[in-house]
Amino acid sequence: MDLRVVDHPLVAHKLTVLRDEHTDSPTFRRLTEELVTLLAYEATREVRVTEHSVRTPVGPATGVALTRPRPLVVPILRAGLGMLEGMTRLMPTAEVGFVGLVRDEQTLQASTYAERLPDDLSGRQCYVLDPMLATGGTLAAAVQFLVKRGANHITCICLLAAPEGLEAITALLDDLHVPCLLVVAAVDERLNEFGYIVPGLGDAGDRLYGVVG
Ligand SMILES: O=P(O)(O)OC[C@H]1O[C@H](OP(=O)(O)OP(=O)(O)O)[C@H](O)[C@@H]1O
Ligand SMILES: O=c1cc[nH]c(=O)[nH]1
Ligand SMILES: [Mg+2]
Repeated sequence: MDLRVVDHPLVAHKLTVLRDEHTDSPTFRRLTEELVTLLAYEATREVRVTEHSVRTPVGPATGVALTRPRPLVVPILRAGLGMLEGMTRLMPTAEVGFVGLVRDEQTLQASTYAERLPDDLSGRQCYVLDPMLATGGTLAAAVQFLVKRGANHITCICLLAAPEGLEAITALLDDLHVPCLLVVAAVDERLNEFGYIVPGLGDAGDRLYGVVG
């Protein structure tokens, strides 16, 4: 798995505000979208394009268009939904599929409660969105859904990752022999005894959707 940590002062600045426990939900949602747009710029460097010609008011020009089949964006519900707008702003013609996963906060095991993906993903570029890569169980389950449907080009975008989660997802992808790019704003120190990223930003889903703050 390739890891790309986006090193940019605007990313670092927005992430700092996001981490701040005093940041309220509306601000948290807006900053998440902005951050995803910046990360998506890096994450889509390898998006496939095909030569495409247009006429400008002055004459013919050769450019590019996104190749078909269109890229698929998959936010992992619930918190990944907060990243969807920021991603589709950059790639409005992408198709969107959904996976709903929730982590049991005692066992830290992820379980699936929703799944709506195209049947055949062979040849599709897939972009998975989840703000937090903690133990890696959730992202691993989502990636496995995609691989089962034939996906062989997967890019994951997370705001924060823990070293433990990176290790777990790298091991899974090595087993599956599927190339994958992971784009993050930062890799934090570790997980705490409750499976939360330290220093992290707390519970991303709760902070996005108003349970706290
Ligand atoms: O790497 P892991 O240890 O699996 O943890 C990360 C997952 O935990 C959070 O979701 P949560 O289960 O809280 O669901 P939510 O998005 O509905 O808040 C987060 O958004 C990730 O999906
Ligand atoms: O730090 C963490 C870990 C899992 N889920 C979150 O929302 N935050
Ligand atoms: Mg949550």
